[in-house]
Amino acid sequence: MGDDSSRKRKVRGRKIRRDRSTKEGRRAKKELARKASKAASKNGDSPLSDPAAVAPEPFVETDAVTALRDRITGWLEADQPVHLIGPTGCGKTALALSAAVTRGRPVVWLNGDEAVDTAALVGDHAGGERYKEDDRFVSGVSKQTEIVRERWVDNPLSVAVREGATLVYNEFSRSDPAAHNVLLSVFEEGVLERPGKRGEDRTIDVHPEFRAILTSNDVEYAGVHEQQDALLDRFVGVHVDYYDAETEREIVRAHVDLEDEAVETIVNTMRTLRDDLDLVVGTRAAITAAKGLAVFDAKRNGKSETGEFDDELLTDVFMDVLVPKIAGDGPDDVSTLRSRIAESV
Ligand SMILES: Nc1ncnc2c1ncn2[C@@H]1O[C@H](COP(=O)(O)OP(=O)(O)OP(=O)(O)O)[C@@H](O)[C@H]1O
Repeated sequence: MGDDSSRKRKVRGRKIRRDRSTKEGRRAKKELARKASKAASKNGDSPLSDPAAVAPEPFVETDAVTALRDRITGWLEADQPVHLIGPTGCGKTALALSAAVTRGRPVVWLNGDEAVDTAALVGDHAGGERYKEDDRFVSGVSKQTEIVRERWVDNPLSVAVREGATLVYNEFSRSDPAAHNVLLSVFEEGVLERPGKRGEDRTIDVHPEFRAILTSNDVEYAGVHEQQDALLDRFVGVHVDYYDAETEREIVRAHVDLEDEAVETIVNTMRTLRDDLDLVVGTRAAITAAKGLAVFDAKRNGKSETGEFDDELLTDVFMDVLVPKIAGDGPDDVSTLRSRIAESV
């Protein structure tokens, strides 16, 4: 991604919100919506979300961002599931959601982890429903029968394929590959098998509008669980790398209320650290550092949004942001990290 590609930019939503309370209010609302949808799926209610409810906010669109999103939506239009692969914190999730929203179909969100098995994807029996039937044979003589009916609850994949939703499966490589066997027939034959389900409706025909976007961290994709080749072959892989400097500045600016010069200092420092350190330093690190600096700098100088930061403050803040990445290493590594950050700053 070159710097040229970001010259024309537009920002979805408001670019910089100076009013912190509005911002916090919106964030709180979004968090509530997330929790609500999580709670809904736990209760066996629909995991379908309205695209507007999952739109990443704020979402910065530079030429670089738009080009990548167009690649994703283009492949989806060509009826290909897309696998986004890239380093931590480079913007895969934001891109995947934005592409899903662009399609305008309902969105189903899934997060990969060790606990995801076939039942978590497809559905399960959720205990029995008991009810009593009361037969009155003749007056004065009655027979009560207790009937237990099995209740099946569809999980996100079943709902998504039936309703023609866009499935966003985040960090899918964290789940056990065996759980993904059911995906093969979805992409190969257009049929989803529900292994635990009894009866004639054991399979679901995949809706023609069903599409899937999967994301993987590039290191984990190779290292955590090796997913089966037969499945990976069904996806096109779109490699996502860190954005160009201008796009990263726009992203940080959209998340934090700071002057342009301050944002530039933070993003430059972050990009230098990315080159200098053997650590994954994603755009998220710059956003976090900027949020911290906005507070600490205001406390130290009695005002925020200045363009220049004290070197020691900048070092302290980046140290706090990056030290969790070496957690577990010895104190020597911690002090080496500190001196390397100080040098880069
Ligand atoms: N186009 C964008 N506009 C606004 N913010 C963005 C954009 N792209 C990324 N971000 C922000 O950058 C941070 C990292 O992005 P995101 O979570 O999408 O990365 P990721 O690659 O999915 O990370 P991980 O691998 O850790 O899940 C988030 O705070 C996100 O809001």
